This record gives sequence, structure tokens and C-alpha cells, in this order.
Amino acid sequence: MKAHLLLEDGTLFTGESFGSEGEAMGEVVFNTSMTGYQEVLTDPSYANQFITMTYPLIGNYGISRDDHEALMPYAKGLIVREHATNPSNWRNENTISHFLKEHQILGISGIDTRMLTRRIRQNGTMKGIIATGSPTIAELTERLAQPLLTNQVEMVSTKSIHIAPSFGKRVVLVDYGSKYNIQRELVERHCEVITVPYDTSATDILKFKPDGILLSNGPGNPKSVPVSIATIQALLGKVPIFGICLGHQLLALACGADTRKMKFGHRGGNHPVKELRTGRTVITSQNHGYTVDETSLTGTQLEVSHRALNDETVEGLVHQTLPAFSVQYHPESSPGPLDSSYLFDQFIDLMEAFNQKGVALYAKG
Ligand SMILES: NC(=O)CC[C@H](N)C(=O)O
Repeated sequence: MKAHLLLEDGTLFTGESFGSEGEAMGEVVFNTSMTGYQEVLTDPSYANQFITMTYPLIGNYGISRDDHEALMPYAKGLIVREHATNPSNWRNENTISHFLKEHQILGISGIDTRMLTRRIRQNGTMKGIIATGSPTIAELTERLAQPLLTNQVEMVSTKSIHIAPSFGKRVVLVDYGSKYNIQRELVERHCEVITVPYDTSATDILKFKPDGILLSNGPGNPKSVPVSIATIQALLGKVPIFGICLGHQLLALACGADTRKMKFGHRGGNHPVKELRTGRTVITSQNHGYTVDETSLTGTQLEVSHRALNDETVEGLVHQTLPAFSVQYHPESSPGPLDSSYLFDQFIDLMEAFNQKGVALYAKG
């Protein structure tokens, strides 16, 4: 069956449907990872988005439940040049096509993804509508004028508290749409992980007597979760904080900085980032459409710790007097390079130092 993708700028692409039938609207973004399509599809930060993979063949090693980053995918659609119909891998349990159909996600293949990516790079991230069958362009254009949903964090965050028991540091993981691998990285370091809903109050979080708080990744504009800003402000200084992606943006807002939408964002497993303290460059896994506005850091107590080498945007922050740091990229990887997993060790060290001295590891002087 035919499927169509209409962009906000009027560009129409027609290909073959390989996912669910029907129609959906979403923000069209591109991801440059060569593999990892499963982790990408199940990363809750992609909620309500259409993902274009720039690598031309997707689905070649199938689907394996072990590689999911959440219980189910929250992306709205997958746009590819070619999808594999006959995957080969000893861990394979499903084809990409069946997987999309099972989860009511639209899939469109046979698309010139190089052209689509260039469009996004030229005109910025756009809304798009994917529809199977034979709708008219006028019908699609009319529906595309509808606004997109904005309450994604509420949709993907856990509704109840979960505990992964262990004997090490106790970490409260504030779930804005957390990827599984954040918890796995903490558990691997013997942390007891208490996952709480995104709108849990600071008082309730502190009742757990945590050694540290991890602010997770998550979908959408950080400014659409204002409840978290006051919560983070109430937690700052009381317990070490590590923010990842949306968590990094929320920490910045809580400290008085500002965020802005990027033209087309960073999504992929090949983004070089410089750690300013050491001068070392790491290759990182990224997925974000917003960024901390560097000019807004003036007058705050935040200092840039990491910077993107492609466009020099802020990739990491450290608080100058309180035990809090954050990164815009994904140290938990999944998919992508493992270069940055040391940041979880740094978080453990910070909790250790805070427990012993009650001071920030990175405090100046
Ligand atoms: N992966 C994330 O946490 C993404 C953060 C935010 N939704 C953004 O797009 O910038």
C-alpha cells in the first residue's frame, strides 16, 4: 500500500507503507545512527516524532526485546530508504515491519531520505503528516494545520514508584521518559534505584533519603514541565544531582538559565563533544531538539563543562558551588558509543564526596 509524507513546507514524499495503516502527525526529525533503530524507536524522548534514519537500510538485524529502551515505542512513525524484510541475527524475534504494526506506528519506505534530511537541515525541524491510502493533498494540508500534542512527559513518565533494590548508593531517578539504560548503568554500579513520576515533590523525593538524584531524559520542550523547575530548585544543594538531556535542560532552567529550540537538533551516535576540563574529545550519542542558551548562563552559577564540536552548543554544565552537573548528550548510550559512561562513575564519586564532606566535588577554591 502507498504511504505519503507531507511536510509543513509543502514537500510531498510518496513511498510504500511498511508499518501500521492510517494517519498520524508528528515532528519530523533525522537520526544519523547507522544501527540502533530499536533503541531509537523505544526511546521515550522521541514521543510523537517521525524519525528519519539517514542510514539507507533499516531493520537488517530484526527486533530483540532485550534492546528496548522502554516497554513500548512512543515514536509516531519511521521513515526509511529501505526496510529489511528478511532480518538476520541470532537474537532476532521479529521484523521491523511487524513491530511497527503491533504498536500502531506508521512506517514509510522508498523515501529519498537524503533529500528529506537536507530539507530539514535547510528549513528546520517541521511538522509532518503521514497517511496511507489515497488522501488528497488538500485533505492532508488541512489536517497538518492542527497543533501537535505538548504533554508528552506526562504521557511517558511512570505513574507509580518502582524500586530496583541493591546495596550501594540510593538514587532517586526522576522519570521524565527515562531510557532503561540509565537504570542499568546505575544498577551495574550497585545503586539502589527508586524511579518516581516526573511530578513527585521535592519533599517526597527527600523522604527516600537519597544519596543522589538523577534527572532523566524525556520528550518535548523543557519549558512545558514547569512543575519540575521548582522541584529541582528545592533539591539543589541538599543532595547531588546529575541531569541527562531533558534533565540537563531542566537543571539549567532551575538555576536561572534559559533554553531555546534548535534549528534541527542533534540526533545520532556520532556527535563529537569536548570536555573542557581535560581537553578530551568523546564521540557521543545524542537526541535533542532544544539546547541551553549559553548567553543566558551569565549571572547564574553554572559553568559550561562540555561543548559540541560541530556547532559549539552547550553539551554539559557544572554548578560552581553546589553538587550538580549535567550533560545534554547520552552517557547511557543505547544506541551509540560508550565513551561517556564514566559520567556515571563521576556521579558515584560526587555522591561519595558529598556524603563524606557535604561539599561539592567541583566547588571552586
Ligand atoms: N533526549 C532528551 O531528553 C531530549 C530533551 C528534549 N526533549 C529535547 O528534544 O531537546
